[in-house]
Amino acid sequence: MVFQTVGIPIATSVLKGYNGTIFAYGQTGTGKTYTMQGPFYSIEEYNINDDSYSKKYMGLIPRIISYIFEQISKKKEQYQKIPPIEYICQASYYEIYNEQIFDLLTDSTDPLNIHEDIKKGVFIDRLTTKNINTPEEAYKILEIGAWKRSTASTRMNTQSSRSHSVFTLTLQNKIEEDGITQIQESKLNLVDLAGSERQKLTGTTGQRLLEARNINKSLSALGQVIQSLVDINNNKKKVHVGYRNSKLTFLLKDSLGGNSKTFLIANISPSAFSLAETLSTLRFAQCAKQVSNKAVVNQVI
Ligand SMILES: Nc1ncnc2c1ncn2[C@@H]1O[C@H](COP(=O)(O)OP(=O)(O)OP(=O)(O)O)[C@@H](O)[C@H]1O
Repeated sequence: MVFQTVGIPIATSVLKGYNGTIFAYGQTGTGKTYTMQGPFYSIEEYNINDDSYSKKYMGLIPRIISYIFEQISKKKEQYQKIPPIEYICQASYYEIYNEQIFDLLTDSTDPLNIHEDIKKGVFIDRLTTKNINTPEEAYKILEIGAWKRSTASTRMNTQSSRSHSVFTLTLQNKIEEDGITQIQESKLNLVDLAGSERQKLTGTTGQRLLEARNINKSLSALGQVIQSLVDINNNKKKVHVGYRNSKLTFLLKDSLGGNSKTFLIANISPSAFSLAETLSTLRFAQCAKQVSNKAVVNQVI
């Protein structure tokens, strides 16, 4: 259902050359990782050869990957000429923990820096980018990243994700027709946010206090950016948008009011005990719904 309403439209847009973003937002334990990634972490457990079992439990990210590759092979069949249509697909996976960026695809634990450049926009220096030719290669990348993320969280002695993770798929397609080469490039950011509940600062010390402050800081920055964009929409007035107030909003600037088709999935708990958090998540989603982005096809040539 989520794949039909969110996954297919965004994958279709990305194939047409638009940038796309999906955010999973909500309280800890409401199924953000389950929605984005699925319940399984290992490629063996995905059991990709057994359709009936694996497809049922796949999260949005593997489903979108599989759909994009299916559509690419259909497109390739349509073009009979040689050289017909060429696709280059790349993936990267990182997390933002304590306002620092960590590559989920290397063994290194050094934080990475963000740079901004007129041509490339905002980017992460030295972030690993892997070429992917098959969905299985992409699942493997997802598995490596998820494993690194989960071992970091076990080391911190917590079941919940205290970080935001971003899986980015970059798709470049080159079509040669009548001597004219057209290149389109699009980027899809699939974002699993840290739990949105207000982190308690009282009685918390050391590393946990730092984490709590940083989760509060980045999610507040996200809320403020969204509120500023809504104010701009409603009042048609120039308001300063604080993209630089957190790494999350700075890196995903384009996904928020910029050149991207963006979905926000609000994950909520069915429990009455979580009523206050559920209301807060729904209010956040209602506010985010009022933001309008300006997505355009990214024609390189
Ligand atoms: N729709 C679902 N069906 C079955 N199990 C689910 C479903 N959604 C979530 N779960 C289970 O609930 C638990 C919490 O889910 P998950 O880790 O995805 O939450 P989360 O929102 O990402 O939490 P956190 O913010 O702490 O990382 C997991 O064990 C997951 O497998």
